[in-house]
Amino acid sequence: MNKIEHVGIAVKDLEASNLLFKKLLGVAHYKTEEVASEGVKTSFFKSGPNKIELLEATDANSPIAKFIDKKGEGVHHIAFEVDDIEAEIKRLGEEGFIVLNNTPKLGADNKLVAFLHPKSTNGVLIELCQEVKGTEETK
Ligand SMILES: CC[C@H](C(=O)O)C(=O)SCCNC(=O)CCNC(=O)[C@H](O)C(C)(C)COP(=O)(O)OP(=O)(O)OC[C@H]1O[C@@H](n2cnc3c(N)ncnc32)[C@H](O)[C@@H]1OP(=O)(O)O
Ligand SMILES: [Co+2]
Repeated sequence: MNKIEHVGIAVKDLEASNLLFKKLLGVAHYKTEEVASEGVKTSFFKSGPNKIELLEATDANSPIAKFIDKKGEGVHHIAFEVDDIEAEIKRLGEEGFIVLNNTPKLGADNKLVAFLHPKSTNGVLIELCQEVKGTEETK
């Protein structure tokens, strides 16, 4: 685990939250991206070396929709940058963490991603992110 790659925040209205976080951070989002496989549309902000990911559900079965129904808007996950996501999945599984997808999937912002169930991580949904080789967009 190299560093926190981004903090994911579940929001009901991405456009409204883009304006709110632009006021908060003093900088506009640098991209928006829909990830249909996750039923989300996202926007990304850079704040110094850190990144914030805002997520709005695009369908009722989205993890974000379920999260907001249950807990309201708020911090949804913490993502860590890893160099080798397959090795980390293997290591964390062997350490007893519940890996939600043993095969990395394509996430937003040019990343391969995997998730650890919050019940195995003191209640915090953890995302692993590995840069898709050959893309430098978000260094
Ligand atoms: C990939 C694009 C983008 C990127 O960065 O690239 C993203 O970050 S996409 C983010 C959205 N996708 C995901 O979150 C995928 C992983 N999440 C899941 O598979 C589910 O959300 C899961 C398994 C964590 C929970 O799904 P489930 O259907 O089991 O929902 P429940 O409401 O029944 O939850 C069970 C239990 O877990 C607690 N929970 C749920 N979500 C979270 C959370 N984000 N943080 C902490 N805890 C969470 C929920 O409260 C339930 O606890 P309980 O004590 O049983 O009430
Ligand atoms: Co994320």
